[in-house]
Amino acid sequence: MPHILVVEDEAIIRGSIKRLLLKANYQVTEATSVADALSKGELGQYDLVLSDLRMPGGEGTELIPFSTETPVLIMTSYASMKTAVDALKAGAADYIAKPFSNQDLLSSVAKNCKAKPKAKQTGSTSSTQSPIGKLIGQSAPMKKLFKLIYKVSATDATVLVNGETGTGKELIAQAIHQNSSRADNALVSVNCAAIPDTLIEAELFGHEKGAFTGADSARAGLVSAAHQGTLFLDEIGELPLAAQARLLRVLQEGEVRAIGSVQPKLVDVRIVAATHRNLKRLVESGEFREDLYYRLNVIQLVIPALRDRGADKLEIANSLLGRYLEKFDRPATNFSLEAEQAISRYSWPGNVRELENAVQRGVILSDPGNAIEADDLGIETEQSPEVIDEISVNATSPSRAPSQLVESAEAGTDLEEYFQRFVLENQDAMSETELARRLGVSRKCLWERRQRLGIPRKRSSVQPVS
Ligand SMILES: Nc1ncnc2c1ncn2[C@@H]1O[C@H](COP(=O)(O)OP(=O)(O)OP(=O)(O)O)[C@@H](O)[C@H]1O
Repeated sequence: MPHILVVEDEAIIRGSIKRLLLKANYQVTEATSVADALSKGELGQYDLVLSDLRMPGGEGTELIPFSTETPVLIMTSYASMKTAVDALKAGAADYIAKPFSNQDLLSSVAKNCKAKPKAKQTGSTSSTQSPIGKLIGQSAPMKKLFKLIYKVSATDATVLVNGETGTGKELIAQAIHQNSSRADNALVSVNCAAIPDTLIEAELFGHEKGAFTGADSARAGLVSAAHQGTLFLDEIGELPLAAQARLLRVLQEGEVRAIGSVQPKLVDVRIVAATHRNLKRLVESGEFREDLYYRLNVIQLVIPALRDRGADKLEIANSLLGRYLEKFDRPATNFSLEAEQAISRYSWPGNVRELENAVQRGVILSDPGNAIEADDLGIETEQSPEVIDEISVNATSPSRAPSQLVESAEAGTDLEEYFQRFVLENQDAMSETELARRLGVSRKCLWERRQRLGIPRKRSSVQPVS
């Protein structure tokens, strides 16, 4: 049962909060002031500190330095933006303005309450989750990240999410949206690397009828679709320069101009952008607009690589195991000790996405009911992650024609060498879509491999904003 420390000097308010929380199955300890709260032992023992801001003897925010990993939710009667922002700046997880309804308080408490580790249940989906959507993580860097997510969610600030491929950038964007005041409106996600350069401007900003060949009718773009909601621009570093100029206008002026239109339209979107690349370096090499970089980089969230998340690796693996056992209708099982050790030791260059592929492969290759062995996961072997990925994809889709990449790997050709040679020899003559098709991979996969092998797409130099 989650344990909450309620710090409130007004006895009547404190009593009614206590009754409400007890009814909602929380355990409650009361304190009448900051000093009283600190006399009740370490604040880290609670799942949440719910404290009034203004109290005789000291402000509720003074508890924050003592709260270690426990979130502090501040109640304030002074509902000005300034006090709220000050509380958040001081490190509060969130604030709630008085007077609040019972429902407001309960949902705010539930949202901010620290997740308690549950008993380990292998082979089920009920693994410990953070209070943030589907993000699993109890490690110190993830807890720090969750705190930051709560803070930025309460604002409308543009966020730049930086993390290696497969670290969960999209889940972070979802968490920010779900915890924001825009949660009831759309979250529109766009992978800038997956849309051909020739289409991306029209997709994002819309077009007028007749703006280009094939534009038979006018169409609103994805930016407009995210009006009053959040626009998640994944792999922003891949956005062509012309589209960067239009995006800058959305950020600077809050308006969108469709292709072929002279009349801009006002839009209200919160932008969360993500990249696994160093945007600063792209600015230096002329591939990314400096002005756009500074507009996007208001708040930067850096997602730790999976290898730096300690015990989270096993926890996420167990959660994924539950998901895939259910998907493939397999009886409950768990990882063998060797498999657990392999998961903990492996460096996971492809992060959670690679772990997901390995677990999926393990479920498919293991005998139903038997423990999943390290060999089933395909880690700590000589195989490159690419080959493992292709095997798991093909194993789940037996009808899929084997790609040229898999064929060449089977024929003993070095996979990366083959890929690199093919791209270098054909990139001047072929579009990205054609290259990806000929290699038998998606555009996104082509792009990811380009990054890893150090053969990024060529770009032209920076253009002025139109
Ligand atoms: N902390 C986490 N807990 C549980 N699942 C996670 C976590 N992080 C990522 N995942 C899962 O890993 C997969 C990859 O996550 P996601 O697509 O968000 O990563 P990404 O960083 O956006 O990847 P890419 O760089 O390839 O676009 C998804 O299936 C996601 O659900």
